[in-house]
Amino acid sequence: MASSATGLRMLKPPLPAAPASRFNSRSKFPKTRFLRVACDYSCLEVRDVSYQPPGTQLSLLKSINFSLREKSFGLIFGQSGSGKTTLLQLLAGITKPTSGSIYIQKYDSDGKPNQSSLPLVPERVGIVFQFPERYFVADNVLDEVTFGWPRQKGDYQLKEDLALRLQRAINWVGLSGISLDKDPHSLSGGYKRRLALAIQLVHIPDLLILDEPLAGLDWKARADVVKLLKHLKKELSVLVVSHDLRELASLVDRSWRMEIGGNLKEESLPL
Ligand SMILES: Nc1ncnc2c1ncn2[C@@H]1O[C@H](COP(=O)(O)OP(=O)(O)OP(=O)(O)O)[C@@H](O)[C@H]1O
Repeated sequence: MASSATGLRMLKPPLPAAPASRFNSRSKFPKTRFLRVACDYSCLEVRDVSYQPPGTQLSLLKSINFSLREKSFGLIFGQSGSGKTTLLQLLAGITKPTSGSIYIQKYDSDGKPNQSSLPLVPERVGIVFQFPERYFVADNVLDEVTFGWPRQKGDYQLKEDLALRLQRAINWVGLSGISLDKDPHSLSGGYKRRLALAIQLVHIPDLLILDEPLAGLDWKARADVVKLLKHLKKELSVLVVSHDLRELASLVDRSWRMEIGGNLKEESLPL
């Protein structure tokens, strides 16, 4: 689904809410970088997050609490309809929690918070929904990755920065052997997922979120994506919702079960 008026694009039909943006206000990203201060590690912290869709009495998520350390891999599993995707949409800023907070906290090596927490802003989150290739809009790889980027003349510094980020993202996901002129729809299943990841990685997110990253892929492409995620978790915090527990188990640092009714509990994988 695309909105040509805004240049924004949905990766999945969302819950009724503000539109998600692939680019968000990312044309501004040089101004929205966080100040990097010496610290030992940072964590995504989700505190007492609850969600009721506006105008309803439905309580989809109930006081969710969890944290995920940087450069680690978290997996949320649970029955269909329990609220996993709803939670991911809150983390990505597509919908707003009814209450609670989502932020990044930096810590010293002794585990003490070393500065005040920063809200997790949508510009710092990359999200790849289920079957992202269904929402490709361009007829070549370059336009697909740069969809929504500023097109006006001038600002060469920004363009150079974007070009460098593009190159890095393409290399990161192992797409450098693919021509940027190629039609994204003609790529194999695994390469389409790589492309969907590259689109998000251009912005070097603090948190990379994936909803069912292995769904609909053949065994070879699944193994490929698992390998790529293993590589990415060395650089980023990765949070995944999946039913494919066995294939992802070797990557998992922390896991949680979402129970019907929207309660999240830390639990090891039921393998
Ligand atoms: N805006 C809304 N209004 C009412 N109900 C909603 C709304 N959004 C989601 N729901 C309901 O909330 C529940 C949780 O949906 P969600 O998509 O988050 O589940 P899920 O755990 O991701 O499921 P699956 O594993 O099948 O993807 C579902 O029963 C869904 O129908």
